Amino acid sequence: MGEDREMEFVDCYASYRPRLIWDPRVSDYLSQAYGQQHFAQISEALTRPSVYSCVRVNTLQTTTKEVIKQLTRYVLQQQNDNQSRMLKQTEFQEKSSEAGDPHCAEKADVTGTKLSRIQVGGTISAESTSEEDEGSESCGICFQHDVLDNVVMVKGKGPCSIDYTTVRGEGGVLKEVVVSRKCAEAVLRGAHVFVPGVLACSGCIEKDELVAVSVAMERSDGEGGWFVGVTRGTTLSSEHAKSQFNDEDRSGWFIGIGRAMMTRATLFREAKGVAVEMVHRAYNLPPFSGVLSGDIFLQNLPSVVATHVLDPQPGERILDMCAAPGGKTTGIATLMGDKGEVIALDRSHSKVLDIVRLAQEMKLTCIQAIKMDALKSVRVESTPDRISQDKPLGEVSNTARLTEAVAIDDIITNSTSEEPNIIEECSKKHLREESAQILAENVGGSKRDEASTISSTRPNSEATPAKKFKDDGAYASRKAARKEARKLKTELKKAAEPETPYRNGFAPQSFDRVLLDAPCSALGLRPRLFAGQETLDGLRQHANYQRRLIDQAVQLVRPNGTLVYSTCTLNPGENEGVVRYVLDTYPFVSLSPQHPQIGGPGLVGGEDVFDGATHRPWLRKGEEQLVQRFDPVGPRDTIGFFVAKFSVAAH
Ligand SMILES: C[S@@+](CC[C@H](N)C(=O)[O-])C[C@H]1O[C@@H](n2cnc3c(N)ncnc32)[C@H](O)[C@@H]1O
Repeated sequence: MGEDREMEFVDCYASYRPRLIWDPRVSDYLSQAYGQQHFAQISEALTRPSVYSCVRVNTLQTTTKEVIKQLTRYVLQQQNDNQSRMLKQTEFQEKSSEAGDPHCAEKADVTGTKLSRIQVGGTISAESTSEEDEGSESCGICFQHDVLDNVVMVKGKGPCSIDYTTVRGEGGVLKEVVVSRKCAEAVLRGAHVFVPGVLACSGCIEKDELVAVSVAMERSDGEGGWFVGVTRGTTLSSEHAKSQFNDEDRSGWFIGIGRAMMTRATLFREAKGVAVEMVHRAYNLPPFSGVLSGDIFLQNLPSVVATHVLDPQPGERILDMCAAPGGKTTGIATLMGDKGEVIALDRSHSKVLDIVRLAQEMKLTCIQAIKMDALKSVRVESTPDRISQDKPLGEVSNTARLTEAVAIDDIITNSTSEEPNIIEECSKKHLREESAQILAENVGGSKRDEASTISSTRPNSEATPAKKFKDDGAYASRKAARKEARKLKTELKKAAEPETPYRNGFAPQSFDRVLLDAPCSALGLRPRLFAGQETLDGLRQHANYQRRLIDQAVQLVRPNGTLVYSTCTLNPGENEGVVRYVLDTYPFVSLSPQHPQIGGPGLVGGEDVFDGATHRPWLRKGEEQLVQRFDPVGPRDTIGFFVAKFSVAAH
């Protein structure tokens, strides 16, 4: 019986073989645009991460050579750490087997002999995993990009075929953890599994035990919608799980093996933390979070190319219309030597704060991040550029203090039940004082009144509703503390926001260069495990939105200035379709050659929309070489991306 199960299990779960699901009409449309075979290759490539991580160097703080040196050391360290994890695991299995678990004995044997036999790129690698060998393999793992000298490429491994027989439990049944799609996509990029990403797991999982990690994928509800069906906390042997999963559906959706960092019970009780530390991954890429902070920025290669294509010069005035989280903004500022003015817009307040944080981390001072709807970025009335001259935007002290206050609030919001004191202390002492101070010191007269309102909500104040606090002034409940914290956070955000400059937008023709890295359907992003949610209607809506954004962008470029338009989608309607729209609508705008030219040509032709009633054209013959398209199937192994560069003549 056990033998049979094992065979079945090895057949079903031997490798990562995901199938990307599309809305059928979108699939037809893209098949027509790219050709059936090419689209099938694109679909396959999208499910994998690139094996290259691309790191942009902050050349104002360090050098490419130094980054290569540091990253090589880091990658080696990562490999050693992985090896230690494997050893630790082997020891754990051995201990379990000594304790008399026959299945663990089998596992220990398998683990001990097979962990180094991971298939790499389809061939069995050498058994040797000695430090020396790992070291020599690492030489050349980090290297300078062949065209862009401010870019370091770090080569990972994949696809790796993983031997899941090491994670069998009693009776040959797989010990496993099922994670959400978003979590799986992060794991494929090098992350561990964090608690919120876990949806289901086997009935009995102990700390330190090896588990297979798979993804709970969307499935059709038969009425044009999609559902996952697995709720957090599901036990895999339960009736609910059996009705949601069947082995055939899940074949190919296993993304690696990890070590459980907590028992099953703890895993579903906790709100945060690492749930499973990945030991083997279908794609082995080093994580970069927190590595060489401020000196490097992990960025997709085409995004770096887009900032180079913009060709920003020191002293110029540049607008980045849809800027958060600020990858391209900071790239632009760095290319300008931090000299000039880079105005970065985003419509989301919290995302604007992300830009500010990134600029501070990279020590860039020429960036002004502003919360603004780019659809309203052209000034309509003859109002002055700045509303408030005495309160310049991005006043560091103000922003830094807001960041601090928001961080305190985040501690409160994210703290676990074991940390009630943190909640109370933070809420009572810091957050309240911080809020009152920010309000009182940093904002104008009308907001001072708000400051006193907040101060007057102190626990001991007479105005305080009795039930919110205990007699000693502490919050009566966790819920009350959180509610208060959220309220304060909103008020703090509003109050610490500087007087909005450019409230009425920017004067027409007031920028040397404009970058519109437009919000899009993001169909080029990798790894992508599901694409069913994107409909033809949705794609058209994105294109319409981009047309409205680019209408604004064209008006903001000075005569003989430059406009760069980019997206991370494969949808020609959002790429070539928008370029056609610009060329046909604005006779003074023309396509410019790009440098560097790393991607391939654009698509000539068009699409029939609204069931053939309207034809939306793309590029005309001769124009295709003036844009660049990054193809996930191409030799550069990048995300799908599109860049067009326009020159705006006097008009
Ligand atoms: C593709 S992302 C930009 C990525 C960014 N350029 C980078 O490289 O880091 C698009 C951004 O546009 C923002 N956005 C969407 N609509 C907007 C609008 N009307 N005005 C300003 N920002 C907008 C979104 O909040 C999102 O952060």
